[in-house]
Amino acid sequence: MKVMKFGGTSVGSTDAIKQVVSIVEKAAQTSQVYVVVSAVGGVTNQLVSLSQKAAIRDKSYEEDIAQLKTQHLEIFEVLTGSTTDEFIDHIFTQLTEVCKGVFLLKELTERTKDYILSSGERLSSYMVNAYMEKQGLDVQLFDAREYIITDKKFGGANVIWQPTTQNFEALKENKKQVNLFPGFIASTLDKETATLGRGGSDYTASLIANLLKADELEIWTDVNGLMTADPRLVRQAKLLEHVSYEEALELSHFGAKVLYPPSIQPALDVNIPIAIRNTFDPGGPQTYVTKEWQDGQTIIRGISSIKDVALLTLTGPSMVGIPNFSARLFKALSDAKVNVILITQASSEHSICVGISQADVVLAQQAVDEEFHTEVMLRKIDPVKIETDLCIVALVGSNMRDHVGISGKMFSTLGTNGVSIKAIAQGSSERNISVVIAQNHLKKALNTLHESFFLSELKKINLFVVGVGNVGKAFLSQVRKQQAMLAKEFRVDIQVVGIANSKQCYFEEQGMDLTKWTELLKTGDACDIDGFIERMKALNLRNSVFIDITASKSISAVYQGLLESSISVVTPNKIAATREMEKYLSLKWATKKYGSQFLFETNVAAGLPVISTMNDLFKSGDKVNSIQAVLSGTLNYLFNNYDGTKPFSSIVKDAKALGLTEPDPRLDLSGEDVMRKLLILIRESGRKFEMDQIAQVSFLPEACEKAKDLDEFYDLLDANEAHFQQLYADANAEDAQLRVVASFKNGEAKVGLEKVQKSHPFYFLEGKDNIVLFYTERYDEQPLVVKGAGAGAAVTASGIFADVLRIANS
Ligand SMILES: NC(=O)C1=CN([C@@H]2O[C@H](COP(=O)(O)OP(=O)(O)OC[C@H]3O[C@@H](n4cnc5c(N)ncnc54)[C@H](O)[C@@H]3O)[C@@H](O)[C@H]2O)C=CC1
Ligand SMILES: N[C@@H](CC=O)C(=O)O
Repeated sequence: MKVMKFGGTSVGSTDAIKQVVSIVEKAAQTSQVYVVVSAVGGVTNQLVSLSQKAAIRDKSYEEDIAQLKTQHLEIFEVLTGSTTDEFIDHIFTQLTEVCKGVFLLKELTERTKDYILSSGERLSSYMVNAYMEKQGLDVQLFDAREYIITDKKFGGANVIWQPTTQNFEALKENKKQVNLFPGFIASTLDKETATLGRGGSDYTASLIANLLKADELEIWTDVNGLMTADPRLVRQAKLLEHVSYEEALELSHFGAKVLYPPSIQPALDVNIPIAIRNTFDPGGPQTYVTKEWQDGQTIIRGISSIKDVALLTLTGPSMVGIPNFSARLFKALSDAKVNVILITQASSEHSICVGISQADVVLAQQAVDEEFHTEVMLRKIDPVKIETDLCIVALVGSNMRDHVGISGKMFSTLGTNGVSIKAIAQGSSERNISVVIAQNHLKKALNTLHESFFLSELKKINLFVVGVGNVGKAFLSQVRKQQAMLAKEFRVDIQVVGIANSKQCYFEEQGMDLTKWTELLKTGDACDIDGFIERMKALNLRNSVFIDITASKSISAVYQGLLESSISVVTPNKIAATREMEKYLSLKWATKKYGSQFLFETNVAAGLPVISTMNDLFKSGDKVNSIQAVLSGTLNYLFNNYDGTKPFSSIVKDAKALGLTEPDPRLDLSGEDVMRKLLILIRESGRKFEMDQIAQVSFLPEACEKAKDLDEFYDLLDANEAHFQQLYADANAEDAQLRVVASFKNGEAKVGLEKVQKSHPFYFLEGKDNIVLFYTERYDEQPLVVKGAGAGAAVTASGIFADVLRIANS
């Protein structure tokens, strides 16, 4: 025999009721079944509301009753074809009379309320029975009030087992194939209607399963079972196929509305397995709950959450060592009917902190203020402190207690996403580690923890890209091409959530279709960098990475704030890393303090691994003694291609068209871009250095350096063509190549044009090549050499991409 309980959504419409009946019919073919139904979805809440209205003499309760009656008659008509029904009329007449009494007396007792609420289950079970009869099922409807006997704790009455057991004994002889009970309702010894409180229908079903020794209890609802996290907040949440009762208890306590575990205790007491099943997907997967169960492998079974929490903290030196202090606090809260969800107290006993529902804040504050009024007056303790807009997130799993490092992983996962923890609690059972955090971080926290603890899932990286010019376009194209492969092979889901040019921005929380980003951006909103950051922060997505692919100073100014908000920054823009040393250090400090990353590999030689190589040398204990490098793709291209046959200016224009130059090529030609790169290398080698410590001799005629704009600059290059021809001729005469060389040795840095002979490694540099020679303590005779294309959209974009993947893999 099995017991099947159908919740409010399962009987919430005629289609749903038909589905229920077909499920029951099928089950009844192979075994006798006991069916328990809740009230039609939403009806219990409506009954609560209309009874409260009656109690405050709000006459609109009458309309609510009329509307409820219409709702039930409409369902009944579709199920049976009949537009009227005596029993339904009778229930609504009783309901109207009782509510009228409440209205007149302006009083709603728990007892009366229970009677009013019982209408919901009485109506639903009656209608389901009528339809079952019409379908020809061998069914009998029972009034649960004649079988389940309780004490007089109306609103949440306790079953009195002896008479209840006796009543059910008689049912053991019952041979009907389908036996239907309204859930939730019972009666007292003197036949007053009572209800079983929260999870009441589950309790009815569980009780029947216990008393009639059922083989199985099925709880039918509108989802397939318990999930690893709230699926409304975590898209990757998975169904849990089997959980222990303890785990179900922990998971359900924190927000999962699928099951109220105390209500299934009677079935578990006699080891009856419980299946949570979906009425609308009867053949689909389900969750089994059994008393003792462990898969022996999974450490974390689920991540549960509870919203709208407040923290109440009492602090004061006088609390130390006073034994009855906590007792008084909890008694005051209990007397005020405030439920305590979480408790933490440090061993110093200097403060105690409890989590309560935000709805109880006023009551709680009043109760605690009253209780500790004298101590606060005498300044023995501080006035109670209340923090609101919080939530609780808890890792749940029976195997946790045998594993070290779970809480460490939890805290660091949250920390690197900028989620600060306000309170922590872990029970001695170690089945649950709970943290209290700000509610606006809930979604991010759940998702990032889910990714971290359910390793087979994808890790999502959310990109926010500002600057979609030459390099930006190439970057978006590379991401688009690699997205599917990275997800499949490396379990990294890279999504571009926001993009901006200097006028507009476009956002899509789940990530945009990168085949259409240009059109999408055109449909975006007008926004500046502040607007972009505001929207990015409001989304508050986990693993957010800000990517600056502009050359803008104002964009680089936002990095500090982002890093301090635990948002990582990736950029080819060199401005931030070359500002005053103090500012550069401040960015580095922010990454350490807030767990973010600031990656700018492309600052020095586009996609070449120059900075990462330096970092590896530095971290592994090597010391860079000197650097010699050719660091400008543009200048290399110019001197590789200029032979006096075409004007120098036209080669500069070619370099710009090829995407090698800075947005303003004067930065390349003046040597400033190379100085910036050398400065970054020196700083990354662990030294404090400023731009003005680099000696630089420009190869440009002075007039060109003074050009007001780019057009004038090109004109001046043409006017000084003879100068460039002379430079070329001098080098050619010596069979040498012209290179702008950056060097650092003995604490001195310089940048300047040199004639490089064939014997030098800088002579044979093709096209836009860069080369860097590191002389270190370990590479003292032969330098460590990094060489290759050092400019261009594709290679720069791939360097940015590599930085993003470094973050994804960290
Ligand atoms: N081209 C190359 O080989 C390399 C370039 N870089 C760096 O990459 C960055 C981008 O270079 P390119 O793409 O070549 O330049 P670009 O001029 O083609 O693109 C920059 C884009 O940023 C946009 N922009 C400027 N201010 C903005 C703002 N406030 N908000 C939004 N967008 C803004 C511009 O409208 C432009 O579309 C520069 O910092 C450059 O130094 C670094 C290494 C190599
Ligand atoms: N303009 C630079 C490329 C970016 O750093 C160069 O030519 O090397």
